[in-house]
Amino acid sequence: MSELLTVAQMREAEALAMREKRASGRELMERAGAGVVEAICGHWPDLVPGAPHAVVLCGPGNNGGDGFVVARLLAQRGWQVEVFFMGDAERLSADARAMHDEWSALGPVKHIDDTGTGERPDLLVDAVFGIGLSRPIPAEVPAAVAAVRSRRGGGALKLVAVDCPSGFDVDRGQYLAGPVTSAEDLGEWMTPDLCVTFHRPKPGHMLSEGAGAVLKVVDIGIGTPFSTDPAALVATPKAPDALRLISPDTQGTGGWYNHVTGLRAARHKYERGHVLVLAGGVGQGGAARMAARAALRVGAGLVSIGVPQAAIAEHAAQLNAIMLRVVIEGHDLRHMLEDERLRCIVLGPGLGMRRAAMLVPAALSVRRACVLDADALTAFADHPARLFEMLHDRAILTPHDGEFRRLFPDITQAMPETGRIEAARAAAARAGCTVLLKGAATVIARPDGCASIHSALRERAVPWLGTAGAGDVLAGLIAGLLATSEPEALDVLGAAELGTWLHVEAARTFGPGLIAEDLPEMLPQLFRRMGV
Ligand SMILES: NC(=O)C1=CN([C@@H]2O[C@H](COP(=O)(O)OP(=O)(O)OC[C@H]3O[C@@H](n4cnc5c(N)ncnc54)[C@H](OP(=O)(O)O)[C@@H]3O)[C@@H](O)[C@H]2O)[C@H](O)CC1
Ligand SMILES: [K+]
Repeated sequence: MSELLTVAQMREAEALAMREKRASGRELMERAGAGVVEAICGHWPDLVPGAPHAVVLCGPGNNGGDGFVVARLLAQRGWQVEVFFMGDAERLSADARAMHDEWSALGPVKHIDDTGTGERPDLLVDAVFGIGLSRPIPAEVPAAVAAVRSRRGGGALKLVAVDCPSGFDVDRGQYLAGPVTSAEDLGEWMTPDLCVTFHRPKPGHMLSEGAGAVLKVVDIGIGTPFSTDPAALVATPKAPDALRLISPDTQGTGGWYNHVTGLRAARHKYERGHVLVLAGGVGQGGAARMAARAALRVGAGLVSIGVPQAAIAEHAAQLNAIMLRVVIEGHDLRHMLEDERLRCIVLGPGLGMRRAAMLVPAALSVRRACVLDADALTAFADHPARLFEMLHDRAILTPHDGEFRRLFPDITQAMPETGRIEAARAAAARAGCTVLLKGAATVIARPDGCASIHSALRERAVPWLGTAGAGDVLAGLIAGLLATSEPEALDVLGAAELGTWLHVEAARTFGPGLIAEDLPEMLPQLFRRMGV
């Protein structure tokens, strides 16, 4: 399965596994600790032969329990290990106490305030707080990490977080700033080199690199192991309130593409769908042309650009397979949409406010797949409710943060509290259509709460995708994928997930130096690699 679990869902999964006697709490803790040690030794193989020195910070809960397991297993592998404990052994859970006692048979449990003295450490394991964090962390924790770091002298101290960095809210993907004045300060001392979590990633792991530069998910035997296989994504039901991760391995994604588009069965271009991209006035046509080219490349059978009469020459000089239609007023568009072979409409890229205000109502007057981006969103910033009352469930909004803020000011204001995922869900519920909130961690949400995250972080980071026109191309990719579906088989979320992934994968394939026009041109080689 490729779904993410919130803290509450993780606790349910653990409790169910224990209720069904698939594992005891102690076995889960032992497996968790063993998984952390495997990940450490796998991540730093050259550390192991030299009897490295590890400092393990254990907290008052079961995260601390995991830490005691890690300490024992590292010591049994010949590491020098020091354990510092913040808590009261008498108040530990039975499982954590048992692990505390097993470690105690090998070495002392020191107080976390004493971390300033000792040998030069190679690695620090943060097992102070995990998913049980309920409030900002006490000052002793950052102080302890700083003290251990100061013992290091030169060279970087390797930081490992058990389940998540202490102080990090794994549902929202942000630090709970506490004694340290800002998340930046927290992030500075605790952006781990390696974070090892269990059973499933949590949303925060995929929303922010603050959770760790490298993320490992360890199976501890409480259910179907986490998988980034594309077939797992296809198999994961789009249930209300489900949270899906769209960061599959490229290998085997051809099946995913064919599942979303059904193009293997398409016989002629009309079966592959016709996309209409509405363009702005003279000299404003580039964005629409990029969206149109992306739609055609990704799989649509036909693509037309709807332009004002005066802009015909500008477009005609630059287009071949993409057709041109004159669309002046809303009634021109309504007339065109009587042709049901026009399966998807794109409004926004370079459209201009005036044309957007005029054409969006016409486009939404029929329940046709529709991608609204850029000007089609900003044109309604002063009266979002007017847009929401026209929207339907075959539309998708693709705002970046600024456009999102203009359409959903109150939801944006609440975002530090609710987190990005709940914000996107609230927006989708209000708009009555799918909302794709763009970012390095793009969140896509449906009105029923089903949501997906595409995490272009860590090894999937593509900073060079921040280039003019990239958003226009994304709108075209999603539109092209939507057009390949028969209206009654439309899966807006599924098309948006694949479009988002292709957008980043094309950028990863091209690499630095990318400009938006390059993106559609990367698709053929990407499709070959995917096995489309
Ligand atoms: N069988 C299992 O459940 C497994 C759990 N795993 C590991 O366990 C943690 C979750 O353990 P939990 O005990 O629920 O929570 P934590 O260890 O993260 O810490 C919570 C304890 O710390 C106290 N707390 C919380 N916030 C603060 C704070 N800011 N300052 C001080 N103390 C704090 C809290 O006390 P309360 O006062 O809030 O009640 C708890 O005592 C999970 O992350 C895994 O690492 C295993 O890995 C798998 C099996
Ligand atoms: K931790």
